[in-house]
Amino acid sequence: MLRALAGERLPTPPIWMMRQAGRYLPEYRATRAQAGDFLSLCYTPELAAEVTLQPIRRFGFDAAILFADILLIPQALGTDVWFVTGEGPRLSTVTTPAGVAALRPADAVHDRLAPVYETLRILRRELPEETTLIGFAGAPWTVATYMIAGRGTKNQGPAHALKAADPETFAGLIDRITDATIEYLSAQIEAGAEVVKLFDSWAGSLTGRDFDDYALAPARRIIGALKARHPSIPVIAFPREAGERCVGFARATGADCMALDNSVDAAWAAAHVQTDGCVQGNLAPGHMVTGGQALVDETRRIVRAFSQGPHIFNLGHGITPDADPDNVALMVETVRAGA
Ligand SMILES: Cc1c2[nH]c(c1CCC(=O)O)Cc1[nH]c(c(CCC(=O)O)c1C)Cc1[nH]c(c(CCC(=O)O)c1C)Cc1[nH]c(c(C)c1CCC(=O)O)C2
Repeated sequence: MLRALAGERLPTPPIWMMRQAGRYLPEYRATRAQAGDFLSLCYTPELAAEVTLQPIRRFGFDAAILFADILLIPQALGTDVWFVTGEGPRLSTVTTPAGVAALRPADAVHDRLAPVYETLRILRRELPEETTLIGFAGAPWTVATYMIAGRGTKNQGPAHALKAADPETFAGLIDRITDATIEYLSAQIEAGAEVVKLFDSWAGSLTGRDFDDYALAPARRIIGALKARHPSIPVIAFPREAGERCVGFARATGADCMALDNSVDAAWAAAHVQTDGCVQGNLAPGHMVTGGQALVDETRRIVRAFSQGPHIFNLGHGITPDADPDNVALMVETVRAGA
């Protein structure tokens, strides 16, 4: 994994999977039941480490991703966050200058996030030597969409509305999240993360100048600050559904790897994105539900499309709770058998 991130073309791509610890695994559901609820699982280091390790034991992935959530940062900044079963996250909203001013300062996030750092320290002790440990955070735009709306939204309407109506407050919120994210990821690296990934799940709804100002610029500021403090730690950027804006994104932000969603054609991305360095992706997560020959064919097609440069095999987005673990095993076997 680290060799691919450094730009090396490998005979077999390393493989891991977004949301690899999750509800499709019976052992995850058992540990989550023991924790009580999702946030307690995130904040209990022994249990968070346990669910991080489960998919490594079962599938032998080349990387483990810290078990946590992108919404721990809003909570550390002082907003209320809770999860409604079957519906998703809920947050107290931040939409006014006073709301932004009331957020806790960036260097105050560590007290609430200390259990996350402890999870990483446990994982560094318990993971096999060859398994790479990935830390992560949400990108400022994606995190802001939840803080402004107080929940997940289909087209991020409330965040776009605040950006239009009160650009100063909106930009202030983005800045505060950016500052906190730098401190958070830096502390994750100090606790043992060997790679960090920035999830911008809603980047695709930013267009034109907005994409430059709120997807690209914050990523560049975060990556620049991390590289200044931890020059050897690679960064994966995931501006999901950014389409053509993926071209040049790694160069412009300093990212070492572009994670590609499954709306991007692999042959196109090999020609236009992989030319800048490592790429990760981009199998449609639905194949983990449907399996069969289509899964095998599509896996091989992606491996072949990216075989001329550095590539990390992954899904284009997180695996869903209705996925079949046997299909995950088939994907891993297919990648490792060679295309
Ligand atoms: C937007 C977003 C969130 N969280 C995350 C994103 C960005 C990536 C993406 O687009 O999927 C990122 C995330 N969430 C989780 C991880 C852990 C690491 C991993 O395995 O990838 C990571 C990297 C665990 C989780 N985060 C969540 C679960 C399910 C919680 C449960 O056990 O009920 C997991 C395993 C909950 C969550 N967390 C979030 C939502 C909207 C939800 C509810 C939707 C759902 O239930 O799937 C916010």
